[in-house]
Amino acid sequence: MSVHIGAKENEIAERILLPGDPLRAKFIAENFLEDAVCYNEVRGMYGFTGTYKGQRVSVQGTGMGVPTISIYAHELLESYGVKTLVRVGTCGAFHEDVKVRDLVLAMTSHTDSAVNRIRFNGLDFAPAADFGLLKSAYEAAESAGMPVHVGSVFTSDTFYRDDEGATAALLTKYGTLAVEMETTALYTLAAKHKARALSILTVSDHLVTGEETTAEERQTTFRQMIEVALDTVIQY
Ligand SMILES: O=P(O)(O)O[C@H]1O[C@H](CO)[C@@H](O)[C@H]1O
Ligand SMILES: O=c1cc[nH]c(=O)[nH]1
Repeated sequence: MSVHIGAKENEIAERILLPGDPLRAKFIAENFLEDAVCYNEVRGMYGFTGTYKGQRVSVQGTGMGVPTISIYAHELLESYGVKTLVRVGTCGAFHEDVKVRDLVLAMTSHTDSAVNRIRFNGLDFAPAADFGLLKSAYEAAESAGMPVHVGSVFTSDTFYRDDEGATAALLTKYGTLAVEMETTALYTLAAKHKARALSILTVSDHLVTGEETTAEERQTTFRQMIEVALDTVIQY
């Protein structure tokens, strides 16, 4: 057991999917994994281990934001020896080429979180995706016929901003694709532990055009993203 995860040693697979929403973890376990067993209910942050195409895979909710994903990623890496971590999340699109329901693969992430400045004594660390995972996910998305974009995202500590789109406009000018709230922490902690990480995100809304998805559309795209993530993770 670790502080926030109630699993015993060996109950968590070396490969894991990480949705922000714990109920999404339950949905993935019930709909995509075989013989899934729940290993964590601490704080309602569900975690399950099962198999996908014969390979052992876990899925763990992380909560929203850098502090909460940092806790779960740290404990998974440090206490359970997890080696391959794939975030399956949602994001808000910035870039005009990115549409709602498209897939975004985060090659790197900018952030307004101070965690890495604190960690690196003021230096600006550049968190990066694992190239193998990124390549495999891109190929899986293309072969599934999904619109997919690869580039930088913005990991923000703030969901509700007061700047009337100024940050989004500036980051878009510099090619940023979308905003979400966890990738910087995931990539940094994976680097620290010599593990692989990737964030695969579906676009839930467009922050410039105001376009949104219906619940039904979100569900379909979400299913496709999970298949891409699982087909990617079992290769490692
Ligand atoms: O859908 P998830 O994985 O939670 O990701 C996005 O959604 C949450 C905000 O609604 C943040 O966690 C953001 O990163
Ligand atoms: O606008 C959005 C949508 C999803 N996730 C975010 O962090 N922001």
